[in-house]
Amino acid sequence: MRALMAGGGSGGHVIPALAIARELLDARHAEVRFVGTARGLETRLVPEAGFPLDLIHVGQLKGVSLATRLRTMADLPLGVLRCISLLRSFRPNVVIGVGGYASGPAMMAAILLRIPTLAFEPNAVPGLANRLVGKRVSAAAVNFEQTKAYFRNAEVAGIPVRAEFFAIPQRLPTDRQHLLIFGGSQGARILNNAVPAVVARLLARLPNLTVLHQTGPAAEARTRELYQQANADPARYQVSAYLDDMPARFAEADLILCRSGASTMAELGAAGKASVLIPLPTAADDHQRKNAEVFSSVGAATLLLEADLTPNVLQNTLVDLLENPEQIQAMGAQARTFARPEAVRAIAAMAVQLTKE
Ligand SMILES: CC(=O)N[C@H]1[C@@H](OP(=O)(O)OP(=O)(O)OC[C@H]2O[C@@H](n3ccc(=O)[nH]c3=O)[C@H](O)[C@@H]2O)O[C@H](CO)[C@@H](O)[C@@H]1O
Repeated sequence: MRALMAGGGSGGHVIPALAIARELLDARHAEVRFVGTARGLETRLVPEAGFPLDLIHVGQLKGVSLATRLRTMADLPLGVLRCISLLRSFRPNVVIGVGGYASGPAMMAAILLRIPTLAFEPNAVPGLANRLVGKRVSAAAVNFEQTKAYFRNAEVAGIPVRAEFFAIPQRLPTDRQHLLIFGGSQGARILNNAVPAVVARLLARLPNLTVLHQTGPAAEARTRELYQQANADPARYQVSAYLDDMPARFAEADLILCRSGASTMAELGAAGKASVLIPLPTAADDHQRKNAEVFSSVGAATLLLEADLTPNVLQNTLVDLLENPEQIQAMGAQARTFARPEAVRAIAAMAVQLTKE
C-alpha cells in the first residue's frame, strides 16, 4: 500500500499526520510520503521522522491582503498540476489530507485522478482546505459529531497522537515539582509575557519547583530576557523555542500550563496530565475555549480566559494547584478518561478500507 499525506503548516496539522503515517508504516507496512509547503513545520518534522517530503508552492489566504489572496487563487491550478505530477509518479492508493496549505491542491488533484481520498479534521469547524474538498472526498475522519456535516462519509475517530503519550506513567508526588509551559507549535505571546511577570514570586513560594517554558521561535530571545530581568534563579528555569520530545517533557511535568489546540488536548488526555488551559481567543469559532471547557467541566483542567488573566490570578492558580498534589492527581486521572488510544488505528483502518474499495 502507498499513502500520500498531504498538508501541514502548524503542529496541529503535521503532528497528527506523522502519527497516522507511523501507524500505516508499522502496522500496515505502507510506503508513505508527504507533500507540504516550504513555510510549514513539515520541512523539519517530516524528514526528522524519516519520511520523504515533496514541496509545492501554495500562497496564503488568511490574514493577507486582497492582492495576495487573488494571487494565491490564481496560483492554485499550478499547485494542482504539480500535485497531479507527484501523484502520477508515486501512484498512491490513498491520499490523506490533514488540512493546511498543501492539503487543498493535493486533495483536488487526487479527486481529479479518482484516487481515494481521506480527510482528517480535528476541529469542530473545518479549516479552509478541508471545507473546499469536504463533500468530494471519499471519506473523512473527524473528532466531533457536528463536524460530520461538512464531509462525505465522515466518521468520528478522534485525534491521533504519538504512541509514547499513552505509555507515560502516573507521576507520583515527590519533593520536587516541575511545571511545563507551552503555547502550541508557535508558542503563545500571552504566556511569554505573563509568566515572566510572576516567575520569581512563584519560585520563591514553591522552593522545590522547576519550570520549562516553550516560547515559539520568534519570541525565544525576548522571553529569556524577561526571565533574566525578573531575577529568577537561572538554575530553576529553562526557556526553549520548540520542544522536540514532547512525550518526555509531558512525562516529567506535574502540571502543564498551555493553550487548548486540538492535538494538545488529545495529548493531555493520552498522558493523563493536569493542566491550566488558556484558550487562544482568536481561534476560529472560539474553538479552543470549547476544547478547554470539555476538560474543565469535569475537573480535568483549570480554565483561565485571557481576558481575566492578571499576574495575581495566574500566580494564585498555579500555587493553589502545586500546593495540592492530591488535586493534581485527581485532575490527571480525569484527563485520562479522554484518552483515545484507538484513534490512530481507526484512521489507518479507514485509509486501508478505501484502498480496497
Ligand atoms: C494558532 C492556531 O491556528 N492554532 C491552531 C493550531 O494550533 P497548534 O498547531 O498550536 O495546535 P495543537 O495544539 O493542535 O498542536 C500543537 C502540537 O505541537 C506539539 N508541540 C508544541 C510545541 C512544542 O514545542 N513542541 C511540540 O511538539 C504539541 O505536542 C502538539 O502536538 O491547530 C490546532 C488544530 O488544528 C487548532 O486547534 C489551533 O487553534
